Amino acid sequence: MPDPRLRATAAQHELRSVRMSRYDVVVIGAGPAGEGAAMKLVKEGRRVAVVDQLGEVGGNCAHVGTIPSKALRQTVYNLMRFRRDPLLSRTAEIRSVPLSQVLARAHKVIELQVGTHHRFFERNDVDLYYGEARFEDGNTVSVLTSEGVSERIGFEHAVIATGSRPYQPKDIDFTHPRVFDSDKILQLDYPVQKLIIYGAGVIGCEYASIFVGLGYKVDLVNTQPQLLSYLDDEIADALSHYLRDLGVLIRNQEEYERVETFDDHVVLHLKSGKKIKGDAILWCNGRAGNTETLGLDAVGLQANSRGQIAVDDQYRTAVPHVFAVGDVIGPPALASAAYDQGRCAAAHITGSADVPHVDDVPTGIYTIPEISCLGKTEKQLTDARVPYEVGQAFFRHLARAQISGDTVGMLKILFHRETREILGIHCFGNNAAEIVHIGQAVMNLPGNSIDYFANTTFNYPTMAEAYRVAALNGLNRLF
Ligand SMILES: Cc1cc2nc3c(=O)[nH]c(=O)nc-3n(C[C@H](O)[C@H](O)[C@H](O)COP(=O)(O)OP(=O)(O)OC[C@H]3O[C@@H](n4cnc5c(N)ncnc54)[C@H](O)[C@@H]3O)c2cc1C
Ligand SMILES: NC(=O)c1ccc[n+]([C@@H]2O[C@H](COP(=O)([O-])OP(=O)(O)OC[C@H]3O[C@@H](n4cnc5c(N)ncnc54)[C@H](O)[C@@H]3O)[C@@H](O)[C@H]2O)c1
Repeated sequence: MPDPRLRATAAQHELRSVRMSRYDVVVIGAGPAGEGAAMKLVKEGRRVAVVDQLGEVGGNCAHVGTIPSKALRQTVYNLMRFRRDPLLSRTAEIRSVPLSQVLARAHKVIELQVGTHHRFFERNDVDLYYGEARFEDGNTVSVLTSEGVSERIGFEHAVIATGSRPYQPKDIDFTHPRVFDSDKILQLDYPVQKLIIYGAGVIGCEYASIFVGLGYKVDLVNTQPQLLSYLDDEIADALSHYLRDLGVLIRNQEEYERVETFDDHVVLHLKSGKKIKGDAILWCNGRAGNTETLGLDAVGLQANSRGQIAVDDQYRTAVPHVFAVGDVIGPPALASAAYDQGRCAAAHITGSADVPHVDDVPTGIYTIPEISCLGKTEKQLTDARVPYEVGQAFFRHLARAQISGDTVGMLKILFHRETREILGIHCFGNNAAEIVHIGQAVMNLPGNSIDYFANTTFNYPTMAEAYRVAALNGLNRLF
């Protein structure tokens, strides 16, 4: 694969002969952020070009990030349920399913998702260009394919939605067949007994659940003193407990010194002096924005040391007609937020300004068990001296959870003991990422109050009943 920078330099010589097309807006990146921006722009009558170097739409989200990891997780979850069911496990003994088979299902989902999103662009007359986009000047982008520059696009506004990629420390050989990052892991094609996962952020924890569920031994190396410390303490503790229960060995507050690679194994050397041997290592410690090859200087912009671009509350960069959205601007770095950021930027480009800035994004972590949270944690409320009360519902007491067998989990509602306003919702257990949205809807109502859940009749049996149980539990604590 030629160095894209060399490709760009060679190609720029041919620019005079290349066709120039003009658009109101060029969107660079066809992931959720770029799609959100492009769809809002065309709906408001703008002529839009979208450029992506992957050769298809969907972004890293559909091809290597959210979608494959969630499809894999679902298969593993189904497998774990199947193993747990005494009726089924008597008729069939499934010890483990080869990763290639598990991945086949993920690839099918990717195909379906890409097809769906492609039709969105097609039906809305968005022009798609496949190749690497690079700014030539403040109003022109060139699209580079492996054959050289194929198009030049003139624009009034640009939206940078180029996403992110795994951060790779320079001293680790990611070309080695036993060293993976979260993009490359989808190509794992040999049997693994023991996997070392370095980095216990969301990606590390999710993949730890997936691989332990597939029957691998997993060592999860965390650089922090506890898992996902921004979560409510009770939820973070529950995650550690259940990951350990599944068989994950969590090693907190450790940092790598070096990774030694061999033909058939790897050894991770830690600064604490420990050595961990595994069949392979999955590195998931942080991400970097995709900006190096964009030619940002040509448009008057600069990225920070993590490749991220600074924006204001309209997603406008330091250059007023250029916007940036999605992972390339840094946290929260979620597909959910990226799409809405794209729509918000587009609304400021067209002047409709009818999409709010993206705040209060819920956390949805697809570990096993799943976690989802919104609003304040107990620690934040205590530190701010807010007089709050807690209402809890344990899944093991709910009829629906007993029927489905998903009895691990809880819902916790934090509410103001005087105003009864709901301040935080914290859930773990099956479907937590769905369950949290019931609370989110009520929190966003003008009359946000825990009384809604005590005084509203819910279907029975449902997991939503957890809200009623938690509300009554919390209200009973008031005096
Ligand atoms: C393993 C994993 C699991 C995840 N799970 C979740 C989850 O469950 N929920 C969630 O909300 N988020 C999740 N995320 C995060 C989510 O995938 C990202 O937040 C989301 O993809 C960001 O969207 P984006 O549009 O900003 O960028 P991307 O999806 O990264 O898309 C950017 C696109 O820009 C293109 N591009 C880059 N540079 C150029 C260039 N110079 N020219 C042309 N094209 C270019 C890329 O090819 C890519 O297609 C996960 C991420 C990972 C890695
Ligand atoms: N279910 C979900 O919502 C979901 C699932 C997977 C990933 N994601 C998103 O993907 C992102 C990446 O997750 P992660 O687990 O890899 O890491 P992370 O963002 O939790 O970071 C892990 C560690 O790496 C450091 N780091 C991050 N970027 C760095 C860089 N460029 N250089 C040096 N250090 C860096 C961080 O400071 C942190 O200490 C998260 O922001 C998350 O929002 C979300």
